[in-house]
Amino acid sequence: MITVEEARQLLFGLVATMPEEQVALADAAGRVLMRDVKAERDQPPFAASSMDGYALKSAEVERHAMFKVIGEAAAGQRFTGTVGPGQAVRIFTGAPVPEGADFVVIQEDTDLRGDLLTITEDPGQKTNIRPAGVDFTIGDTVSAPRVLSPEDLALLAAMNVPFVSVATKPQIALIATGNELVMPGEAPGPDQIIASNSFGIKALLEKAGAHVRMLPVAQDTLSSLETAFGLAEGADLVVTIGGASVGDYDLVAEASQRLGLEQSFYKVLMRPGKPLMAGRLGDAAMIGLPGNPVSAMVCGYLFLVPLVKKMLGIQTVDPILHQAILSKALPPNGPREHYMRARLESDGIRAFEDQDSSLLSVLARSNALLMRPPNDPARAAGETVSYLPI
Ligand SMILES: Nc1nc2c(c(=O)[nH]1)N[C@H]1C(S)=C(S)[C@@H](COP(=O)(O)OP(=O)(O)OC[C@H]3O[C@@H](n4cnc5c(N)ncnc54)[C@H](O)[C@@H]3O)O[C@H]1N2
Ligand code: MOO
Repeated sequence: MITVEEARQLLFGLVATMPEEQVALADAAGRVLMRDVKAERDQPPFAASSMDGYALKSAEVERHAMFKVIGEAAAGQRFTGTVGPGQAVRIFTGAPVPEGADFVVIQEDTDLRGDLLTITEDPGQKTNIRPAGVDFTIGDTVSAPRVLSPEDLALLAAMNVPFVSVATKPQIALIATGNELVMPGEAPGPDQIIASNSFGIKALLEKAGAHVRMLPVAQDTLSSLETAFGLAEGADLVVTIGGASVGDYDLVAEASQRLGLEQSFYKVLMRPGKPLMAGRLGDAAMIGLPGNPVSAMVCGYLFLVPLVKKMLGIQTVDPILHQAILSKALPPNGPREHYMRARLESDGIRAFEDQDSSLLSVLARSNALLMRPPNDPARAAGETVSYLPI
C-alpha cells in the first residue's frame, strides 16, 4: 500500500492545469487569477483632500489667521484657479487639491462669515492631503496565481481592470453508487438509506473552485455503472462514491476497467479511506472514493481539494497541518496514518470516542482531523499533536 503523500503525488500526475478564460470582474470572486494584472492608472490620480474643509497654504496656517474663500473644489469637480496668499478654497473629501494649496484645514477648526474664513483652533501638522499615487501607480502589479479575494476585486476595480484571466473551473461528475441509496426527499425502502456523501463532497469540491454535476445514483450492476460513466462524458474528473472495496457488489473497479481505466493506484495506507482508487479514464481523471460517509469526506479533504487546487494552477495545494496540545490521552496508533475526528477548543484538542467511519454526526461536530502518523505510540494529555482544520 502507498502512503497518503505518495497517493497525492500520483493523483497530481493524472491532471493538467485548466485552460484560462476571461471573466467580468463582477463574476471573478473566488476564481484563480492566471495572468498578472497591471494598474492602468495612478490612485488617486491627483493629490486629493482627505477631509472636508479649506485648502490653503501651509506657511499661512496658524490660529486666528484669516483668508478669503475664492471658490470650491468638490469630488469630481476641481477648482481650476490657483490659491494665492491669503486665499482659501472650500474643499470636500476626495476633491483634487487646487494649485497653490498644500494644506487642508478641517472645517471644525474654522469659522466662516460670508467669504471670510478664520482659523479658530490649532489645526496641527497633518496636511489632510493624500498624494497622487499613494495607493498605487500605473504598472503596479497584482500577481498570479492567486484566489481572487473580495479585497483583490476591489483593488482590481480601482485599477480600472474590467476583465480578468482566470482558470476555467474543472468540471467534475459525481456518481454515488449502491442499491441501498435514495436521494434526500425520496421514500426509502425498508433496507435503504439516504445518499449523503454526494452532498458533502459536492460542497467541498465547489468550495475548492470546481463545477460539480451530481449524476443519478448508480445501482450495483456493471450496466448501471457503465451508464453512469457514460453520463459523466465531458468531465475533467469523475468521482465515484462507494463500491470500492472487496464485496461482491463493489463493482466500481471492474466497471471502470471495462471502460478502459488506466489504474494509477488502489488502496492507501490511511484510516479511514483505505480503499481509495484512482486512474485515467479516457479524457478524464477518475477517483473512486470509499463509500463510508466519513471515509469519503476525509478523502475529500486529503485528496480532492488539493487536486482541484492543482487543476486550478494554485501553487500551495497540500493540506497544511497545524499543531495543538492534546487535552485527552490517545492509545497507540496502528500501521495506517489515522485522521481522527476531533474537536479543537481553547484547552487543546481531543479526539471523539467513537471513530467509526459511518458517523456523520461525529464528523459534523468535529472541527479538526487529528493526524496520527503510522505506529505513533500512545500520547498523553499535554503532548503536541498535528491536525488538519476542517
Ligand atoms: N472484507 C473487507 N471489507 C471491507 C473492507 C476491507 O478491507 N475488507 N474495507 C472497509 C472499509 S475500510 C471501507 S471504507 C468500506 C468501503 O467500501 P466501499 O467503498 O465498497 O463502500 P460501500 O460498500 O459501497 O459502502 C460502505 C458503506 O457506506 C454506505 N454508503 C455508500 N455510499 C454512500 C453514500 N453516497 N451516502 C451514504 N452512505 C453511503 C453504504 O451504505 C455502506 O454502509 O468497506 C469496508 N469493508
Ligand atoms: O478505511 Mo474505511 O475508509 O475505515 O472506513
